[in-house]
Amino acid sequence: MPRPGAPPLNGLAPPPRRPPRAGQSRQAALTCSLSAAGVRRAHPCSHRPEASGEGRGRGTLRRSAPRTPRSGVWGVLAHRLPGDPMASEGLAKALTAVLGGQGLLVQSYDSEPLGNPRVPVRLRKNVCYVVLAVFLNEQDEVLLIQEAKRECRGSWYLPAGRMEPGETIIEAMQREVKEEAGLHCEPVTLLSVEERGPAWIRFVFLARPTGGTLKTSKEADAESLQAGWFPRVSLPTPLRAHDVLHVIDLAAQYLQQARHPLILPQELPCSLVCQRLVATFTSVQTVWVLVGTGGMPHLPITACGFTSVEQRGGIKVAVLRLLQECLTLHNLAVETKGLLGLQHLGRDHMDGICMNVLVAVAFRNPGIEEEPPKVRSENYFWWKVMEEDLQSQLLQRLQESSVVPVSR
Ligand SMILES: C[C@@](O)(CCOP(=O)(O)OP(=O)(O)O)CC(=O)O
Repeated sequence: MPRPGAPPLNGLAPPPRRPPRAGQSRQAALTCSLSAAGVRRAHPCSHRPEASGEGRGRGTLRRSAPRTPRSGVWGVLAHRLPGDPMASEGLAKALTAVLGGQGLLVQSYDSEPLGNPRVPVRLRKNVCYVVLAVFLNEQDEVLLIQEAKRECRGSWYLPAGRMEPGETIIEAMQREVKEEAGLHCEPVTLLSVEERGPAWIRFVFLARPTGGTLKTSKEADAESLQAGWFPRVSLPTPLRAHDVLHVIDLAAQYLQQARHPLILPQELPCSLVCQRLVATFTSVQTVWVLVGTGGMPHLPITACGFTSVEQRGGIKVAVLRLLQECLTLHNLAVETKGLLGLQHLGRDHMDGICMNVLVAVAFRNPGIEEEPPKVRSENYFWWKVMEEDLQSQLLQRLQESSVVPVSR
């Protein structure tokens, strides 16, 4: 339930703790016009650090829709288009960084909710972020805390809690574990991200203790009554909620066989909840990646909206909105595989989050389509990844879904 008395920000009601489930997605068009001078886009994209690079390109900047540049319209970009080694090198660097779980500065958005002013997110005002930690010891026991809150007093749960303004995601997780279980800890990896639209996001970590002493019932306080280690196969009852069972299984599976590389939030500022897309098309061991043309060619970013439609539809609505702006989706299947990484700062009122998401675009009737679907917007093009190592990394991540799952 929304925190009593939390004032709505810009008409946005404070987010419920766990808003209702999904609904429809929404069509939204991005208007982006080229200036009369033809050399700079009206699009807010200015500098794109991720595509600034030098040296020989490692890919071809391929346009699957023939471009008919008007005279002078592409002045600045003309030298950045197909075959330009600098842009290709910059894209390869950006893709390498994102595949490695690193972050890239967010300085503008390729797609934004139509009609909605760009409202910076404010923790505990229009977004609620929750952290939750899973600890499994060598005896296959899981760390649980006994809740002290009136509404769930005496029930057992994983150490969890809502983030507070000014802290990073990892600091929040460490604070909640110390408050509720008495232990110092460090994160091992993100295990999953749960979302009910951009207003409620929960970060689930696999973590390990680094010190402190387990909280006993003698130390009961408002945060928790006590903490304890319990065999994973016979947990105490009652549980506060059964959603933790899946999360505990995820942790056990990860420790048996890591499904994805270790992925941890990167501390980079962002003012909105947004997603950087690694939107791919694969054909016969070849991979194309959708690229934005605003400024330097870059991995496109879509900003999440806070309308009830976007809340109900979940963060995938923003992904579909961007893709609808450049592709004809009715004959395409779009699958968000999961997270390659995420970035958030928390300090300096920068409460936004940028999730680097791996998306697979395919024809619904996979015939022998060797070429990516036609791009019907000059704001995007398909970049064919030629560099073998990068190509095999992408194919492996796609084929094995080697990403942090995002669930609703
Ligand atoms: C279970 C959760 O609500 C996590 C929040 O747990 P708490 O209710 O303990 O929150 P804090 O008071 O901030 O510690 C997850 C959810 O359903 O929102």
